[in-house]
Order: sequence, then structure tokens, then C-alpha cells
Amino acid sequence: MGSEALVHVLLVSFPGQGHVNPLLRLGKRLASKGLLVTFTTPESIGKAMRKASNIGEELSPVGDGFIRFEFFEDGWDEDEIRRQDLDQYLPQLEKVGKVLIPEMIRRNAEQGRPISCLINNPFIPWVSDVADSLGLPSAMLWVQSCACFTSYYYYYHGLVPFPSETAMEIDVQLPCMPLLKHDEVPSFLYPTTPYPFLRRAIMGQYKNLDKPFCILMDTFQELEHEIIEYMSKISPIKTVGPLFMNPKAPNATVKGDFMKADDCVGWLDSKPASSIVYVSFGSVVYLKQDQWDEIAYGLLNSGVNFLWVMKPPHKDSGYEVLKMPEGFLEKAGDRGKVVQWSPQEQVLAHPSVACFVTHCGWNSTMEALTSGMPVVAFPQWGDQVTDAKYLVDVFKVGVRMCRGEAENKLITRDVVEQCLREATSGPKAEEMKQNAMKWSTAAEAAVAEGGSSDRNIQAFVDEVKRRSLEVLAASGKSTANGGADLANKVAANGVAELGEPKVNGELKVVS
Ligand SMILES: O=c1c(-c2ccc(O)cc2)coc2cc(O[C@@H]3O[C@H](CO)[C@@H](O)[C@H](O)[C@H]3O)cc(O)c12
Ligand SMILES: O=c1ccn([C@@H]2O[C@H](COP(=O)(O)OP(=O)(O)O)[C@@H](O)[C@H]2O)c(=O)[nH]1
Repeated sequence: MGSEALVHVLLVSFPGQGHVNPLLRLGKRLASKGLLVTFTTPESIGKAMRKASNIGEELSPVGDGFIRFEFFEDGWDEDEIRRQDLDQYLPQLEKVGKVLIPEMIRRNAEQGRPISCLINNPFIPWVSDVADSLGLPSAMLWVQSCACFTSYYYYYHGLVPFPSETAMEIDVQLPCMPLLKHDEVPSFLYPTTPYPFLRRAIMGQYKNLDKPFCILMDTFQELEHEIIEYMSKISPIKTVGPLFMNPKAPNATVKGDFMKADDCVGWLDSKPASSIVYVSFGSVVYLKQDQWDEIAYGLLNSGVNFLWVMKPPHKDSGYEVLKMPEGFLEKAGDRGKVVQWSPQEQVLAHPSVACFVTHCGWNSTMEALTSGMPVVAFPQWGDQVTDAKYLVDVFKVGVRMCRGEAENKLITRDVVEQCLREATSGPKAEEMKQNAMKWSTAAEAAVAEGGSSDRNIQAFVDEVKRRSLEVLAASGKSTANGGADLANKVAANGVAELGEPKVNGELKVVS
């Protein structure tokens, strides 16, 4: 084979695990289709990613393309506690990102790999402004369900009434969706949410929704069929999930974990088929000690084997460090294993695991569904409460253990035990397993060659390639030498002083 020109896309991620994972997975998918992908997020997270996974300086081949990493400084000291306060951290990211991302784009152009498209995830909507100001196309990866996308859309545009200070308990009916009880609406939209900054962050993305030419979603057509069809008429959405399944390049070496996963596969191997309950509340939810204790006793009393993720809170988060109840680990013995961080994809695919007690973050939800894993839903806030509704009532793969943090109710050990029994044995458990297997098969078909998500990814890649030619052609017309395209645009916008790129739009890779 001779040399190939690779179109280059820049992925800019919000520094949260539930955001990095899907964007990085998208990056690998785009690379596998023959693009050059650069992934970026703040260096504070880059440092953790390099330590936990083997991310290096070099290009990693993925399928027909490559992925590489570049991180940017957020301008604060390493131990700055204000990072824990998004009301302060999000504006800081915007301030520095608007300078440093154009600089990164310029550097890449100078080094012979000009960038043709920017892709961001929500919470950092200013990335599409950066793209616009440089005359570059941009896309956004929505990292929650299409149902949640629709809920926020209807809220933003004031199309139907949502729970408000004067009417807290109203239910919400949206087209092509089941009736959402007041506490099944994404909880950032409640007037009483303790996380108003996350509502503001999401609304910022909706304010900018006309900028990306495409909204990619980590869901698949067969899963949310009607609502996807409905919203496609309103917004340029393309479903590309489940992103964690990458049949063409199951490249496990490029991973974005912030913490090294504890080794637990050997322990899973040692247990009988379908005997283990996996318990994890994702990367940002922290429970209170009394709730933690009830879950511990529920696990003990139910007699199941269990793998439980107990992640340490960030030192500046203000969360109390949880303890296991006295004598718990001794009583559990080899029936249970507690880890700080798990290799969740592998755990959910393991035949010894029977069900997943989850906080219903969208990544965990997609991973469970498409691994054929029934769930016990323990949502806390945000989209989790809506995801729980879907897991239990629409996808029919779950039992509900609680309704969310707003309920402010201690779930007792008896309820925990009862839910675990229901999800692991008897007719309900069997029915849920069958449904989960059905979703797993549908997910595999969606990402397989010619499946709905594969077609959408291919169409997106083709569009990025087409637009990259347009970017070059436009700059060819507007500049005398035809080569100083991107660099001149950055300079014209006054964001950075630039020289000419060495190569106009092509990276030569000898294969
Ligand atoms: O990392 C964060 C931070 C954060 C705070 C300080 C800091 O310095 C950096 C980051 C704040 O809110 C989050 C909220 C999240 O919601 C999660 O986002 C997923 C995707 O939107 C959903 O599916 C899940 O249900 C939901 O729990 C996920 C996150 O990763 C974060
Ligand atoms: O012990 C763990 C817990 C979580 N995860 C991964 O972290 C992500 C969490 O995202 P999710 O949307 O479920 O929840 P969030 O952490 O954003 O609340 C998922 O991809 C999980 O597979 C993991 O690898 N190991």
C-alpha cells in the first residue's frame, strides 16, 4: 500500500469520567473508519488518564486510522480546590479553552495535520463557538439518552409545563415518550435541584444547538425508536451507539479511566455462572453512610455473591469517606469482593455476573443493556431518574430499588434484599434476562457493518471528509497562496498569531 491522506478531527471533552468514556469511544470508532483523531481534555485529567492507562505521546493505530492525545492546562494550580465547584470551574475552562484550543489547532496545522472538524460533549458548549470562529465545522456528542435530550429540549423551549415552584408534582407528557412522573423528569430541571450549575451547563448547550451540524448520540435506533424518529425531524441527530461496542477495532489498550481498575476477573472466574451481583454507582454519585450500611446488610442477608465498587471521594469534594459496617468484610468472606474501581465492561460481560445494582448513569445503562445484564435501579439525580424509568418500565430489564435522591428516603436492608432476590431468581429474573439478551442482540446488530449505528457513523465520516474538502477549497479561494487556510483564519480572528501550515490538509501515513 502507498500513502494515505487522513482527515483530522479534534475531540474536546468535559473532564468527567461519564463524558470522557463515550467521547473517547466515539474517537476510536471514527479512527477505525480511517480518520486521524486527537482527543483533548484538561491536563489535570490527562495526568490521571496517563497514570491509570497506557496513554503515551505516540499515535495509536485503531482500525484504518489513528488516535492520539494532547491535553491543555486549565490555568489553575494542581491542587486548586475551586475545580470541585463547577460554578467556578466551567467559566474558567471556557476562558482558557477559547485561547488554548485555537492554539492547539494552529500547532497541529503547522505540524502538517490541520484539523477539519471539532467534536465536543455537553457542559462545554463554547467549543462550537471556537469552531465557528475558525470557520470549522463542529458536531456534538450527546452523552445521555434521546429521551433526556427531548426532555431538556422541551424545557429549554418552554413547550410544555415542567415541575415548578408553584406546581412541584406535575407529571410531564412528551411526544413519543411514556408519561414521566414529576420525579422521573431529569432532576436538574427541578426548581429544588442541588445542582443548578449542571442545569445551566446543559441549557448552555441548547442555546448553542444551532451551531453543530450534527448531534451524535450514544443510543441506537432500535432502543429508542419512536422518540429518535420524532426528534430527527427537529434536530440533526444521528444515533451511533452503543459506542462501547467496536466490532472492527476492539482496541482495549486505549482507555480513558481516571483510576486504575482493580483486578477482579480472576475472582469472577472462580465463581459459578450467574451467581454474582455487581454493585456500582458510577464515578460521581456518593451515598450517605446510613444508606451504604443498609446496602451492605441487604447484600449479606440475601446470600448472593457480590462485587462492590467503593471509590474514594475526591479529597476536596466535601464527601465523607464511607466505611463498611463493623465485621462486614469478615462476614462476607470470599462471597464478596470490594474494589475501588472496576473494569466495568469486562465485569458486565462476565458469565458469573447475574445482575447490576446501578445508579443508572447513561453509560452504565447502555453498557448493562447491551451486555444483556438485568439491573436493580438505584438512581440518584440528573438523567439517572429518567434512565431508571426506562430500564424498568420501557426496556423491562430492571427492578426499581428507589426513586432518586429528591425522595430523601432511606432504602432499608429488607427492601435491598427483596430487590436482589427478585432480580436474581424466579420468573421475573428470567424475563428480565431474556429482555436484556434481546437488547444485546439488537445492539450488536446496530453496530455491525450495515447496522443503523454503523451506517450513521459512516455517513458522519463521509460528511466530515466532504466538509474538510470544502474548508480547504474555501480557503484556497480566499487566500492568494491557497495553502495558509486554517492558520490565516485563526489569525484573522485574533485568537492567536500564526504562521503557515506546512501541509495543506493532509497527513501522510505510509502503511
Ligand atoms: O465529573 C463531573 C463533575 C466534575 C466536577 C468537578 C470537576 O473538577 C470536574 C468534573 C461534575 O458533575 C458531573 C456530573 C456527571 O453526571 C453524569 O453524567 C453522565 C453523562 O451526562 C450521566 O449519564 C450520568 O447519569 C451522570 O451521573 C458526570 C460527571 O463526570 C460529572
Ligand atoms: O468501577 C467502575 C465504575 C464505573 N466505570 C465506568 O465509568 C462510567 C460511568 O459513567 P456513567 O454514565 O454510568 O455514570 P457517571 O459516573 O457519569 O455518573 C461507565 O462507562 C462505567 O463503565 C468503570 O469503568 N468502573
